[in-house]
Amino acid sequence: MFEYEEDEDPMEQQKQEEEELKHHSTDHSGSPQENPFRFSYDTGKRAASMFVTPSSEDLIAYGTKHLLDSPTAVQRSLVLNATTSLNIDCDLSSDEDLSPTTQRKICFCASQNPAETQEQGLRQAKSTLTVSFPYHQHQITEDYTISAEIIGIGESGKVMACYKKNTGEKFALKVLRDSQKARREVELHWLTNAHENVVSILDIYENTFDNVKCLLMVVEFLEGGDLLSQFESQGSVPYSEKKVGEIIRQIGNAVMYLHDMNIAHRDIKLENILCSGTGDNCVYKLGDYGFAKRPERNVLMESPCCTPFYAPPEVLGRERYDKSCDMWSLGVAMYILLCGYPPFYSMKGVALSPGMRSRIANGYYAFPHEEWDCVSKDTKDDIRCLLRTNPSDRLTIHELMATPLVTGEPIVPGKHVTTAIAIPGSDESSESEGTIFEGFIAEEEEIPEITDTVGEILPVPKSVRFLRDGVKAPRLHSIQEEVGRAMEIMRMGHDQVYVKNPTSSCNNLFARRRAIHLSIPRVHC
Ligand SMILES: Nc1ncnc2c1ncn2[C@@H]1O[C@H](COP(=O)(O)OP(=O)(O)OP(=O)(O)O)[C@@H](O)[C@H]1O
Repeated sequence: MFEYEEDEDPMEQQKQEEEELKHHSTDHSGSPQENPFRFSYDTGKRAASMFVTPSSEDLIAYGTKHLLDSPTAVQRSLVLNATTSLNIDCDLSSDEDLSPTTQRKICFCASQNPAETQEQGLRQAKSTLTVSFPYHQHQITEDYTISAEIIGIGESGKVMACYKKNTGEKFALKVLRDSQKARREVELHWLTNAHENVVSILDIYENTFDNVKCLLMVVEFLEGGDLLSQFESQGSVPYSEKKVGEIIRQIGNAVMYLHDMNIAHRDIKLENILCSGTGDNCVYKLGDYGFAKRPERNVLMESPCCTPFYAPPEVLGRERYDKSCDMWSLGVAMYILLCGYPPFYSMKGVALSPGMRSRIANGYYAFPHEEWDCVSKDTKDDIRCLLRTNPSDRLTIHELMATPLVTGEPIVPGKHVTTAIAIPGSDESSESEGTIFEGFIAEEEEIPEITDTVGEILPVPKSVRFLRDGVKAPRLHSIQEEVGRAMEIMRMGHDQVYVKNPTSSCNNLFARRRAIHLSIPRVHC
């Protein structure tokens, strides 16, 4: 029941989606009342744009707030709101968290409403998909007022604010165009949303707008927004180890819950960690299950995904990989929070340059003095153990959760290291695999003579290049367009390549090669 069928051909699927979306984006005939969500084509990206202006009666008279104060209550509420008719072996009145098994049972429930049950049965018979989360079929606007306020924008569209009509409570609404991928996202999120560090789902709707079937997911609204925005809004100033330990403890708990259910999130990044607030008591929650996957028995996941900054080598190499992909991403997230820039990036402003790809594949990254000398050796070792190139050598989530950083045991603070480079095997770099250069950041252009303080040549291939110490990393948000493009290519699972126009490309490497090999005049960018 919970096994997935093979994905449809993603190229074919995307082509179809694009055709349909183009069609719908030019069809503006539907009145706002008929179609509160309009899909539009915006710089080649799919986006759900709101054009309904809530009527005055819809602008909520904020009444008694019915706060669902625990994931269990949220879960129970959803179950009671949406469905239940099969006898399930659980006590919904108890305050205990629902076990994954119970959740699964609940997911199988059919609707209490016989008409809906019949309808759902028909839907299931027609569909090749296994639908195992409860959802409403009536219009979402009967229960919620959709606001024009945009909470966030992601790859799959906009996340909007909505208000529950009978309570006035604010929630976040994610609109997904119905597809196998969207159903998997909703289903895996639903399966795990009882965890306190996973964004809770309140309601799911299947509604059709202008003949486009959509899944609408109403989730709890996290006032603190996403962790990347929060981190950047305070100037990307590195967080203390204590704070990073707390974040990893909470998100690690969620990841452990997923991994124990044999689900990999596959898109862990700061943008997908949501914060309840901005203060010390902030609760961190994992959201966006757009790439989550549960492998079939004994089958490792194969489709490439993840944002390049966070992408592990085996993903880039299109090799098989599994939950250890999440461990790599956690290592990248830890690294960024502790210093303010990612371990792997291209200085040329492209998301996935050949140099960056090669450094990821080889595990070449640096712990520059300025930000890393004050970080404890234990924490740097944790990062090394997470950023190992061989997935089976990486820490598991259970091992990460037992580290002093996460348990809160005292850690020996970092101290300034005077040597410019720590060579593999030395105390500061006990990593057997990958090479960690203290004080240097990798770059594509320079080929400095790299020696350690005692004059030994480091075991680094000549092709690996480094940044001069002190050169600042690019801002995380500054290369969004290229990141988006690279993500699309990686997620397609195809060798589809975005080819820039050779006569106008501003890629310096290409310009040089073109000038040298083809005698084509260099384009000045
Ligand atoms: N429940 C929420 N509360 C507050 N903000 C939210 C919530 N859900 C999403 N957001 C904001 O919206 C942004 C995009 O959301 P989300 O990641 O779910 O969309 P997406 O289209 O799947 O994005 P992507 O795939 O690019 O990561 C988040 O980074 C966050 O800033």
